Amino acid sequence: MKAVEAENLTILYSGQPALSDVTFTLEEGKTLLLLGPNGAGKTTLLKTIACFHREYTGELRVFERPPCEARELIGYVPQSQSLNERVPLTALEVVAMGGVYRKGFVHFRIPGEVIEKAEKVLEFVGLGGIGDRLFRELSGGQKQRVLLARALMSDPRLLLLDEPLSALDPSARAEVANVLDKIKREKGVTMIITTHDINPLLEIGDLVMLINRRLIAFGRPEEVLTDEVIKSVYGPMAKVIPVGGKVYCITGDFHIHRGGEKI
Ligand SMILES: Nc1ncnc2c1ncn2[C@@H]1O[C@H](COP(=O)(O)OP(=O)(O)OP(=O)(O)O)[C@@H](O)[C@H]1O
Repeated sequence: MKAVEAENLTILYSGQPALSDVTFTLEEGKTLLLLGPNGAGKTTLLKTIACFHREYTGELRVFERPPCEARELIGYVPQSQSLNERVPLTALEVVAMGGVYRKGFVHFRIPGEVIEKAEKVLEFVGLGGIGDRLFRELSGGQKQRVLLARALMSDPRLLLLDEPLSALDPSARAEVANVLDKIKREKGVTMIITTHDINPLLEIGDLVMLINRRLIAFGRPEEVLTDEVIKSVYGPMAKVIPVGGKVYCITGDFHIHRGGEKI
């Protein structure tokens, strides 16, 4: 089944296009890495697919229906977390919130079956032992995994992740990338992941989309990640470096760290 299908999609804010004329298809079970410089329209595209933003022209279908009719199939992990850290929630409570909201509960007592599921999902993201710890006291990588667990509580078929690796150190990036890989392999969830640093995610990306207010390239990583394409968006300093059968991208938006060295 097609998880997402866009045809001549133009997304606007108050009549002004933010992203123009995008056409692509993402089959269910595939992972798409969404790349582009600041202000390219990455978050805008994710929000429109998730039905948080509705001003667009052209066609957009999610699981073969309009995005707003597919909301229960979508999990969204936003970029800068709006979670109020002054509220002393435990990791388990944060995860359980993903099940409570979806079921439409209006009170704060979390049902036992939701807690049980939250414990299992925390285990799945490799954080089985930390349910009782306060969310705000966790490391950046642990927080991100808790937020992934929260999104998994509703068993989404499509997971939209906005910069899940940002502000993490290299080892935390690798941990989060491993969990994303596990979600893909064991749950078969379709994912769209925006990132400035594509390198830790290249192993799990089936497809790469490069945008800059319009579609620049879409295809398999080896098709999109070429010197020519990357330079056309990020300028002459950007490059693609082949290393042992893989590629590393330097786009100038970030530095790549390997073994403590800055490349
Ligand atoms: N609510 C809004 N109202 C008006 N314009 C907006 C709104 N949100 C985003 N934009 C504009 O749309 C364009 C795309 O922004 P968007 O946040 O989608 O880019 P992005 O690729 O996610 O950037 P970044 O990597 O910096 O997060 C920008 O020009 C931005 O100023």
